[in-house]
Amino acid sequence: MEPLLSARNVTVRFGGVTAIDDVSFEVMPGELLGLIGPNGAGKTTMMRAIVGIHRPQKGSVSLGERRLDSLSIDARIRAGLALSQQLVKPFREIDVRDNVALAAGAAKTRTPLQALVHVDRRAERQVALEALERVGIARLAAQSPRTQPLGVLKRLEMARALALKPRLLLLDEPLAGLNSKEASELAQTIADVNRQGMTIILIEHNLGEVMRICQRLVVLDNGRKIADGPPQATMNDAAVRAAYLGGDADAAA
Ligand SMILES: Nc1ncnc2c1ncn2[C@@H]1O[C@H](COP(=O)(O)OP(=O)(O)OP(=O)(O)O)[C@@H](O)[C@H]1O
Repeated sequence: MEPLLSARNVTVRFGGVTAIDDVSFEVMPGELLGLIGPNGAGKTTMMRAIVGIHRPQKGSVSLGERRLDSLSIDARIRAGLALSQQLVKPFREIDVRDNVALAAGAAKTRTPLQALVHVDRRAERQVALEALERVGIARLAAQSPRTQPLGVLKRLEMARALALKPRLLLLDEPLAGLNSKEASELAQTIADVNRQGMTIILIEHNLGEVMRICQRLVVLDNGRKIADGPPQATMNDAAVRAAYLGGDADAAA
């Protein structure tokens, strides 16, 4: 099977800081891959390099056969990427369903204004409802986001990404800020969305949930890839334990 996403020798520098240092990894179709590592490891930078927010100084990123390197963010989204970010910022003046319908419209249009004009289209509202069902909040379709707790807003953010009908969904710390019950429920929803066929890269600090739902882990530390493999074996790896304990390999062993 060919990988859906390939990152090859990606290097991203910010002035003197090398945030990503010659990192390569692949994501297979249908996989739920955890991209983990301690604070400052480079996870968000890697995600942004895939989506095109950061332009790597070296290396390349491909989606299927297609090289993404010269494409704009918009073109990468049209090619099949969707990113759900840490900050949840719905439009508070319109209901939950229309927030998702806007995203569905944006997949077909080139500007937010055109997407707004599109929002009353039945097809997009239907796509929105399906996306809300997939993340378990279809019952809240007519509610205002203003009154919803963070757990619901996170699902809304995921529904907006799913409404783009991506080939690859990138989730940046979706469980951050949730209590353990909410985090475990949202992790289960992520696993369900994956089981229905969505390929996902999950950046997450909640290692318990990552271990529970991911099929494979890629671990970054100081911008370098230090491990890539099945969750249990990867977390038992001496280099990974040392990275999480602050570099004291003996203490980690
Ligand atoms: N726009 C930027 N300008 C300068 N340095 C940056 C920028 N973005 C990230 N960095 C640096 O790059 C390194 C990697 O940061 P990044 O946010 O990718 O790590 P992370 O693994 O996502 O961390 P966290 O888990 O804390 O969110 C850090 O040293 C960070 O300070």
